[in-house]
Amino acid sequence: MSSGLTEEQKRKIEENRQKALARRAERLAAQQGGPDGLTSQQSNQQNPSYRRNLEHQCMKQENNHVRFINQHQQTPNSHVAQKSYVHKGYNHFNAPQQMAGSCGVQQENCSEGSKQDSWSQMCSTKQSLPILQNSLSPHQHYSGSEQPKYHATFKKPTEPSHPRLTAKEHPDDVKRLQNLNRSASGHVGMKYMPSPSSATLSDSEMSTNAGKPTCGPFPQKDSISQFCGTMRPPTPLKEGKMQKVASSSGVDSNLEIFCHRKVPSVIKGRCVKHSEDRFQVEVGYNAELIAVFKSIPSKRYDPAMKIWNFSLEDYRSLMEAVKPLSSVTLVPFEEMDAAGPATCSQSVGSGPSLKSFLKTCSGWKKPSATVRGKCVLISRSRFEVEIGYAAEIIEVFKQMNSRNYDMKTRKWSFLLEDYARLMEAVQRLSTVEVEPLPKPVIQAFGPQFDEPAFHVSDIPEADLSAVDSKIVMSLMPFQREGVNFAISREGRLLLADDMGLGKTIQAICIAAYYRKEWPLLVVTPSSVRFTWAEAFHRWLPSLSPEGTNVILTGKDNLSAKLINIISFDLLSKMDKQLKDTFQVVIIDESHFLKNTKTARCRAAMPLLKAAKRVILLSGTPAVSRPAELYTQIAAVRPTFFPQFHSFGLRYCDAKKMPWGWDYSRSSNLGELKLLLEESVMIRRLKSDVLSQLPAKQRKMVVVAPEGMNAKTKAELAAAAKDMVKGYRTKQQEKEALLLFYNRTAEAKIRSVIEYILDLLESGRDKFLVFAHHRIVLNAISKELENKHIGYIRIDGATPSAERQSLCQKFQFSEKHSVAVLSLTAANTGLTLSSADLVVFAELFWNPGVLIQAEDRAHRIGQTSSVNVHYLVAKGTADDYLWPMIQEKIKVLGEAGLSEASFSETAEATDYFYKRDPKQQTIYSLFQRTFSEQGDNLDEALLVEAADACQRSDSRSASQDAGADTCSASPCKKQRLEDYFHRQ
Ligand SMILES: Nc1ncnc2c1ncn2[C@@H]1O[C@H](COP(=O)(O)OP(=O)(O)OP(=O)(O)O)[C@@H](O)[C@H]1O
Repeated sequence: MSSGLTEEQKRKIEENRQKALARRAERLAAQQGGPDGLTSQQSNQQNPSYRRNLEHQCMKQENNHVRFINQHQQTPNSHVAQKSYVHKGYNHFNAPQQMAGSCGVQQENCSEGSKQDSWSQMCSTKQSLPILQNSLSPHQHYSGSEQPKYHATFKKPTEPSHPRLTAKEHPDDVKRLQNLNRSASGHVGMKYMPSPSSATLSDSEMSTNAGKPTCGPFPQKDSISQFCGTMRPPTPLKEGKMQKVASSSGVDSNLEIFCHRKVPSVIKGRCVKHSEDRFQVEVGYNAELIAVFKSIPSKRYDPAMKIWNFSLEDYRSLMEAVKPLSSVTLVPFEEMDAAGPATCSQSVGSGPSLKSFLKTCSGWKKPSATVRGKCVLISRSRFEVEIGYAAEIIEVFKQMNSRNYDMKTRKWSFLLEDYARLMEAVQRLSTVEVEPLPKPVIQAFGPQFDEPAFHVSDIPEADLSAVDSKIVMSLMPFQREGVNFAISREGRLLLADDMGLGKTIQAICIAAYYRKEWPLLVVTPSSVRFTWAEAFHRWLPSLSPEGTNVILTGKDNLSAKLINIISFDLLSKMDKQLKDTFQVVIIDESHFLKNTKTARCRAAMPLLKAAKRVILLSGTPAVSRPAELYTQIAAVRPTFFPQFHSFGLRYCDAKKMPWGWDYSRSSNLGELKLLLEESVMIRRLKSDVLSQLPAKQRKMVVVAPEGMNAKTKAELAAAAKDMVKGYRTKQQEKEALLLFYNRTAEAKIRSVIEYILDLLESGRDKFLVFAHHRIVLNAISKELENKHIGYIRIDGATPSAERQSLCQKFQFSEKHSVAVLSLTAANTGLTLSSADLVVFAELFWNPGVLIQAEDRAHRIGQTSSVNVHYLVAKGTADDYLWPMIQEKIKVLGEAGLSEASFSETAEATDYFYKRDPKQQTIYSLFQRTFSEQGDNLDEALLVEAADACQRSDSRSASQDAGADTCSASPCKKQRLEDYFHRQ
C-alpha cells in the first residue's frame, strides 16, 4: 500500500529518524559510559542489521500475540479469563495461567540474548506484559519514532550472544524445545516434568539447545532470565557433564533436564492436607517413592483415590527420606502456604513489605527468651501485644507513633502500619519473644499494613446488568450487599446469614453473575433438592425449563444440564472425575462439611478447591466451637490454613493431651471474627435487618418424591384415577378425597422426617411441626425419641390441663427443641413464641387453620421475623391443596382479611400445572368439596377425615395394626371437643 509520501518526504523522515537515534545513543552513552562510549545495545541500535532483526522480532511477537488470544478463545471459558486479563490487568485468579500462556508464546521468539533478557524480564514482571501486549499495535512496532521506546525495555545482555543461535537460524530447534515444554507442562507455573517420549534429544539437538538462548517456558524464579541472559559456548556433550555446567552456572534445575541425552523422568508432587491429623501426597507413580512410603509407620493407601496418606507426625521423616531421591520433587506444606495465591481481591499484598511481614511469621521462636507474648488483631486497623512486663519491650512500644496503652486491660495496641517496625525491633531483643500475627491475617489485611489511609469498608456495587432483572429487582438491600460482597471476593465466600434471610436468592444471584462459567453444581441436603430446582426457575426466568438436573441416583449424569443439584450423600458416591468439572459450586448448609472425617467432606473438599467460585451457605456455620469452621474456611480460602493444626493452635486453644491434641476449646475469637469478615464470610442476623423483613416469611419446600415407596405411589395413583372417573354422590366424592389426603400423609412421612432431621443437624434448636394425621405425628415423635431430642407433643389426646405446662416447658427449657403439634387440635390458644420457625408437615384445605397455626409462634413475645416452611410433595393431594390454599389466601388478602399473601412470599404459585384435564377434574373436585360448602364444612370434614382414616386404617390393619392415623382423637366425641376447643 502506498504511503502517499513523496520520495523527498520519505528521505527527510529517515534522516530525522537517524538523527534522533544518534542523539539518543549519545545520551545513553553519557549516562552509562563504556569502553567506547556506547553500550553494546546502543551499538546494535545503530547497526542497521540489528534494527532489521529487531523489527523482524517485533513483527513475530505481534503475530504471536494474536495467536495467544486465539488459543485462549478456543478453550472453554477462555473468554472469561481473557476478559479479565485484558481489562483488569493482573488479577490474582486469572493471571498465573494467563501469564503462563503469554510467556510461553513470547518466549518462542527470543533469539538474541538481549531480547531474551527483556522478554524474561517481562514474563516475570506480572503487570508489564499485559500492558505491553495491549499497547503495541503493529503500526507502533514498525514506527521509527516508537522504536527507541521499544528498545528502552531491553536490558543489556550480560554476555555476548552466540552468533549461531537465533530462532531465525534454528527455527526447528526452537520448535522442538517448545513442543517438549508444552508436552511437559501446560503452564509456566509448573516445573518441567518431561514425559518419557519427549525427553530424548540427539547430540546435535543438545548441542544447539544447550548453548541456545532459548526463552523456554521455565517458570521458576529467575530461571528464564538466568538461562536466557547467560550465553555459553556449546559444551562438549558427555552425559552428565552438561548438567554440571548448568548447575554450576546457577541455572534452574529444570534446564538440567534438557542437558541430558537420556533425560531421567522426574516427577513432581505435593503434600496436602488429608484430615485433621493426616496429610496425603499427590504424586504420580515412582517405584523409589513407593518404597519410601512403605517405610513410613503411619502409611495408609486409599485404593479408590490411589493416594497414600500419613500421620502429620511422620511428615518430617517422610520429607527427609524423599530428599535424596533425584527423580522426585515434593512441594511441602510450607511452600504451598506461602506460594498459594492470595485469592481475596483485597489481599493484594504482593509488595515487598507484605512479603517481609510474612517472613516475620516464621522463625520467631527464641530459646533464650524469658518473656513471651503474642500479637493479636483487635480491629481492622489495630493490633495488640499481649505480653508480660519487660523494660526493653516497653521501650520498643514507646517508639511507635500509634501506640496506645489501655489502662484497664494493661495492654498496648498499635496501628497495623507500625507492625513491621515493631516486629523488627522485637526480633533484636534476645530475651523477648512475640508471636507474630498469623499469615492469613497479614494477607487479608495487607493494604492496611502498607497504607494507613486505606479503608476497605466500602464494598463496590457489583454490575449485575447481565443477571436476570427479576432477581436483581427482588433483592432486599442487605441481600444486594451480600451479592456485592461475594463478587468483591471473586465469588468465594461463606454466606452465613441467619436462617430465613434469603440465602437462596443471594446464592442464585451470585452464581448467575458467573453464568459464563457454568455448569453449576449445587450440593444440598437431599430434602431440599427440588426446592432448589424450583428456586432457580422462579428467580431466573431466562433459564430454560429443562435447565436443571436433579441428580437422583449415582448413575445419573452429573453434569447433564447447566444447573446440577445433588445431595451430600450422593456426592460422596461420585467419581473423582467431578473434581474439575465444575467451576461454580454452591454448598447449601455447608456446616454439613464440618467434620473432615466424613465421606461427604472428603468428597466435597477437592471439588471446592478445584472450583473457581465457591458459595457456601449456612445459617449456623459453627454450632459449638471454632474447630467446626475449619473446613469451611479451607474451602473458601485453601491457602489460609493448609494445616488444621496451625488453625487449631491459634483459634482452638489446642492443647497436647496424653491421648493427642485437644482442639475443642477456643482462643483469639475476636481476631478470627475479623479475619472471617474481611475475607471469608458475611453474616447478618435477623435483628440486624429486621426492618427489611416481613413479619412472616413463608416458604414452600418441595420434598423428595422418591421418599414414597412403590406401593404408596400405586395407591395414590389409584385414588387419583378414581376421582377422575367421577362419583354419583357428594358423600362418595368426599370419601375419595379424604382417602387421597390420607394416602398423601403416609407418602410424605419419610421425606418429612428427613427434613426435620436436616433442620436439627443445621442447628435449628426451636421449631414447631404441625401435622394432621396421627400416623405422621407418631412417626415424628418416634424419630425424635430415637435420636434423644427433647420435644413436646400436643394433639387431640392431650388433656387441656396439660397443655399449658407443655407450652411452658417448650418456651423456657433449652432441652425441648421441637413442638410436635396437631394441626386441628393445637392451632389456637397456645403461645410458643420461643420458636421462630414453623414447619407444616402436611397441608390443610382451610388457610384459616394454617394461619392460626403459624400464629403460635408469630404472636406477642416474638421479637423476630417468623419463618414458615410448607412441605409439599409432588404427585399427592398437595398438588391440589397448595394452589387452592394460595388462591384462598389471596382472596382474603385482597379483602384486607389476611396480612400476607402466599403468592408474594412463597415460591411457585404456578408450580403445579392445572392444564392437564385429569388434574383439572381433580382440582375442581377439591375446590367444590372444600370451598363451596363454606366454613361449616370444617367440622364435618375433620370428623369425616378421621373416619376415613380409620376406615382406611382398618383396611390396612395388617400393615399397622390398630393404628389411628388421624391426630384428632379416635373417639368422635373427643374430635368434636377438639373442634370446639379451636372455636
Ligand atoms: N428478596 C426476596 N423476595 C421475595 N422472597 C424472598 C426474598 N428473600 C427471601 N425470600 C423468601 O424468603 C423465604 C426464605 O428464604 P431462604 O429459604 O432463601 O432463606 P434461607 O436464608 O436459605 O433460610 P434457611 O437458612 O432456613 O434455609 C423463601 O420463601 C424465599 O423465597
